[in-house]
Amino acid sequence: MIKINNLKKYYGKHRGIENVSFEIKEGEILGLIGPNGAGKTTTIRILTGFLKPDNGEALIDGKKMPYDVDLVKENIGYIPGEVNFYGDMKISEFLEFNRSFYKNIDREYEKEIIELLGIEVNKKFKALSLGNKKKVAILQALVHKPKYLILDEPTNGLDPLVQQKFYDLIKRHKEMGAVILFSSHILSEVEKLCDAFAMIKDGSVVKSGTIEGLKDISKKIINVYGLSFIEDLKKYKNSKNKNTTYTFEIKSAELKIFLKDLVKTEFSDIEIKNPALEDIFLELYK
Ligand SMILES: Nc1ncnc2c1ncn2[C@@H]1O[C@H](COP(=O)(O)OP(=O)(O)OP(=O)(O)O)[C@@H](O)[C@H]1O
Repeated sequence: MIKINNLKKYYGKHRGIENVSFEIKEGEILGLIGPNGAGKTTTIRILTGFLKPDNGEALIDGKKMPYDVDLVKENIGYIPGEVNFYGDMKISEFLEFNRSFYKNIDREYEKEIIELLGIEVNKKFKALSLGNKKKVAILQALVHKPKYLILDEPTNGLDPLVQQKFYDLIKRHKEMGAVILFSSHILSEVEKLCDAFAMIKDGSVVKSGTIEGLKDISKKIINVYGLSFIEDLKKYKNSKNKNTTYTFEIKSAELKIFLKDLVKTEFSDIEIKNPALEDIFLELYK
């Protein structure tokens, strides 16, 4: 289990985090959501043993971080927000180096991830693109099948196809019983993947709960073109842009029922957008 209680950290006079609390159980993925500068990375740096908090505690398997990091680090897989390995090392050399840190790395699993993500093992790290560097970080974090996965904006830089493969890998680790912290500023991916969420704003957790609760807060912006407007659509918040173009604002939890109502009538095209997290925060706290 991961347990964070009233965690606080200042960088000199600058606020890192003010008051962060949440917990994650076995087989659970928690999405830590917040806009830039909210305090996600600061929380994660304490949890991974790199920073000391000013107040509160961060526990992994009952061990106090960062002080007891040596007792749990073999069981942690970590994807940092900014990936930086030794630039002149070939990926194949890096993997050999990585194997020396962990007992019993499953070579079959290593091979499987390399093939699944299309990792170019004969290239030097510095020659890889941002997305390809991220793939190496994913491999390094997952290959020893750790009990605790701490992922700091892991999909940043990945193309949609690789993102999907990554989600599938994470789901497999969840099924193995892993405890997973997934930080993101993209609400839709948290909705897709996570069981629970904690929303962090200006250094404090302002909302948390199950993913169903998040779907009640989040919404989709839907443009419908060439629409013959009918009575059944009146109940949804909408505005008319041109003669037959309408924009609807639908709670994520109501998306299916809205689409059922929509197909009762005629339209020529549809576009579903996820509003930026900042816009949702603005609306929640205006
Ligand atoms: N080394 C540092 N020195 C001073 N202030 C810092 C330092 N690192 C982070 N901060 C500040 O702490 C606050 C939280 O930053 P943090 O990186 O934890 O946020 P984040 O939610 O991870 O943001 P992002 O999504 O942009 O990575 C910000 O106001 C940031 O400016």
